Amino acid sequence: MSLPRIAITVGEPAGIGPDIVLAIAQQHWPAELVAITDPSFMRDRAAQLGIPVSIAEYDANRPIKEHSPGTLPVATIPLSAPVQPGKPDPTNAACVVTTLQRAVEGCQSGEFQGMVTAPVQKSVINDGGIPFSGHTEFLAQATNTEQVVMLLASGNLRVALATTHLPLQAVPSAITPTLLESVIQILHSDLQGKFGITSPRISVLGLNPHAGEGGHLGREEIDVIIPVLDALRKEGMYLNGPLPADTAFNAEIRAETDAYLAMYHDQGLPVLKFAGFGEAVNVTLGLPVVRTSVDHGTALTLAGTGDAKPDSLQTAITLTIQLSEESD
Ligand SMILES: NC(=O)c1ccc[n+]([C@@H]2O[C@H](COP(=O)([O-])OP(=O)(O)OC[C@H]3O[C@@H](n4cnc5c(N)ncnc54)[C@H](O)[C@@H]3O)[C@@H](O)[C@H]2O)c1
Ligand SMILES: N[C@H](C(=O)O)[C@H](O)COP(=O)(O)O
Repeated sequence: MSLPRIAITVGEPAGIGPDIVLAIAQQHWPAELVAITDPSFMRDRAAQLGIPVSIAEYDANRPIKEHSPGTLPVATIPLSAPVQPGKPDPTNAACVVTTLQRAVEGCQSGEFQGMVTAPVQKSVINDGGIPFSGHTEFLAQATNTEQVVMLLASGNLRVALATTHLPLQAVPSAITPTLLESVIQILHSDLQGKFGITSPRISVLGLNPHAGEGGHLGREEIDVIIPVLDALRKEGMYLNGPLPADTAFNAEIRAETDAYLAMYHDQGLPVLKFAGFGEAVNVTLGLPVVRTSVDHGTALTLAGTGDAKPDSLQTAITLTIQLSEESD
């Protein structure tokens, strides 16, 4: 197994992303970590936090070497405006997006074996004039991938989403047989390939209260979800559901579930984040590159204070290293 080189984007510069990247740079890692950011900005933040770190330009031509605690190699993407912690500036939005582009291109070219993203402030990127609904959607587009799946994991609780960053009103019509079939295929295949689960047991939530109550509280279960599950069961998949979402996370069903598929963002993620906020990981399935992220946002009020916890970033880097070895 060769040592991986992992790109880390620091996300919104006025948020906690830079702080947690500086924190993990103090640790030992069985990988080379390369931050994609502005080095002088990172030096300023490190000074503010009192973190002693040597920040130097990364050299892509040097052989990959294990991370040395107290150092941070940086692939430079200069910021356009000075940064005040807690006060995002849309002037820097294009730079933030360029860091993502740099990371994904490096993954596609083989320069990096995976990428980990610290949180961005989606609204600020849009305020900067760049339509952006999330890393997941951005990376699907950047890699020309028709369908990807967002999965968050906290230990053995895994929650995937059929739809991601959509207004609630747009969810029912987005859940088509084609989308659902494709999402379940990707989830099933990546649970096998990436998580080593030979016969994944997937519990699929209904969309409506009580999974539609036999059609009296909505018909999406009858018209879309049940036919798709029936068809995929014929291919040999173990699919439980559609289950009423309110009771699907009880201990009995959890014990029989390797991953849940929620129909929309705030159906599945509150449960996952209640169970493991701050130490869970977000992984994009179906991408041609390895990409993970933290389970939290920019936490603007904590930026520059030293109170941001790096645990979720640690989980994300650990999973990226593991997945990069599997795709070796
Ligand atoms: N991966 C990502 O890019 C990502 C993920 C989630 C949210 N976001 C974005 O972040 C922004 C803010 O979102 P939000 O306020 O809903 O959620 P948030 O996660 O930033 O904050 C929620 C609460 O958790 C605390 N918190 C978050 N991370 C923490 C950490 N590492 N250590 C200690 N406390 C922490 C915050 O202080 C706050 O009280 C939004 O623009 C959202 O879209 C980005
Ligand atoms: N849906 C994620 C969460 O709530 O944690 C978050 O918004 C990040 O999504 P992307 O990885 O697509 O940016």
